[in-house]
This record gives sequence, C-alpha cells and structure tokens, in this order.
Amino acid sequence: MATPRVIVLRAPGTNCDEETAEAWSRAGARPETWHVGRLLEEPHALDLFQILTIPGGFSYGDDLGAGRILATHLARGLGDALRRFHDRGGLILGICNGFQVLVRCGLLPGGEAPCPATLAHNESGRFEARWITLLPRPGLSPFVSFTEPLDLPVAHGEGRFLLADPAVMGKLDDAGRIVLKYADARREPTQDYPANPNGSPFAAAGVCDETGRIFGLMPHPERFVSPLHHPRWTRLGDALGPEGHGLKIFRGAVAALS
Ligand SMILES: NC(=O)CC[C@H](N)C(=O)O
Repeated sequence: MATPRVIVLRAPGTNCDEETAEAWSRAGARPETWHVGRLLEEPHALDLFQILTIPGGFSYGDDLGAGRILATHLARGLGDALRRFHDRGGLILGICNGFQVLVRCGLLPGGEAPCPATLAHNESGRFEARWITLLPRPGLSPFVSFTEPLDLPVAHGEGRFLLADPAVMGKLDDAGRIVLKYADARREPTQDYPANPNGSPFAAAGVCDETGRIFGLMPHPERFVSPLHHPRWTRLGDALGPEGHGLKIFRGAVAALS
C-alpha cells in the first residue's frame, strides 16, 4: 500500500505537534498538521487520511479540564466524520492531552456499551514530568505490536484513568485493552508512586477501543524517537538500540497499514 497519510490535529495550546509529525515521518508515514478550525470547516478532508493523531499539550489552556474543549469540538463538529473514519479502518492515536480528548469525547474506551471514563488529577496532586517504564500487552492494537518494555517520559497533571463503573476496568483488562501499563523496577505492573505517576488503577497508561484502532496513552512516545533523547544515553550507549523506544508505536501503525 502507498505511504499512509497522517493528519496531526492541533488546537490553541497544543505543544507537541511538531515532534509528533517528526515521529510519523521517521516511521515512514506522511504527516500533515491541521488546525482543528480548518477540519471543522471541511470534515470530509478526513477521507484523505489513514491515521489521525491528537498530540499533547494544553489545548485551550486546559480550561474546564484538560482536553474538554477540544473534545467538545470533535464530538459536536466531527462526530460523523470520525465514525466514518474509524469504520473504514482508520487509526486514531491520542497522546497525553490527545488521550484526554479521546476519553472526553467518548471515543475511548468506547464500544457497544460505552462506560463513561475520565482522566482525573494525579493522585500526587502535582504535575508529574519524568521518565517511567511501561509494559506492553501486544495482540489487540496495531500501535502495540512489540513485547519489550519501553522507557518514555510523562508530563501531565491529569492522568489517572478512571471509569464511572470501576468493575468495568477488570473487564477492559481481561479483554486485553489496557495495552500499556506502568511498571516498577522489577518490570511488574504497579499502582505505587512514583513508578505509576498518577495512581491509575490496573497501572493503566495506555488503553484502546475494542477494535484496537483507537489508542490513547499518557506517556509521550514522540519525545523518544532517537537514542539521544534518553536521559542516560551516554551510559547506556548501544544498549538503547538504534532508535528511541517511542518510535515502535508509530512504526506498528505504519506496518499495519502497509
Ligand atoms: N503533556 C500533555 O499533553 C499535558 C496534558 C495536560 N495539559 C495535563 O497536564 O494533564
């Protein structure tokens, strides 16, 4: 198949769009960055793309809650276009603020009987900005097709993934939809701070819908696409491999569409 085309959607306050577009380019896709206002004017333009990404940042200043206003734009102005995009096999990735948007517009966790969800304030009560370790659960989502743990940075104030019905969290986990989990030094999933930076139950760091094609995560894969981005690159050297860990997520999506 031809090189997948990616639309990177930005809004006032988005601050990770350039890094996200660069990550898609490195993974072999063809990204274009669009302001949400432009897409609201021509929703059919989504038909030109195979992947939609909502990058991280502070869209609309996190007013009314992180991601809330951009989520309202998507739900009200682009709901049908997004459904069509997903139904025809399009992939949707939300990173950090983008994950918050996908949750707040109802695309995640999604499904036949969607359970309302939110990304609540971190249990620490603080913005958490540092590196953490993640365990993947490959199988369902094309974005997570690797088996090795990842090191990635987090930078968020509202990252605690909660469902209105906590019992559904176990069902999501059983269905393999908590595809990335915060891990401790023994590489076991953990709810303990600081390895789990926000207190998410089931150590949830990244979640997908029932098709695997909508995926949101709090850590920032676009901030680790070169080994030089790792804070310990001078010590770890070749052990880091030729590419940053975050690139695996972008490469998985490109491979699924190629
Ligand atoms: N890096 C980000 O995307 C931050 C997300 C959001 N502004 C928060 O603090 O929770």
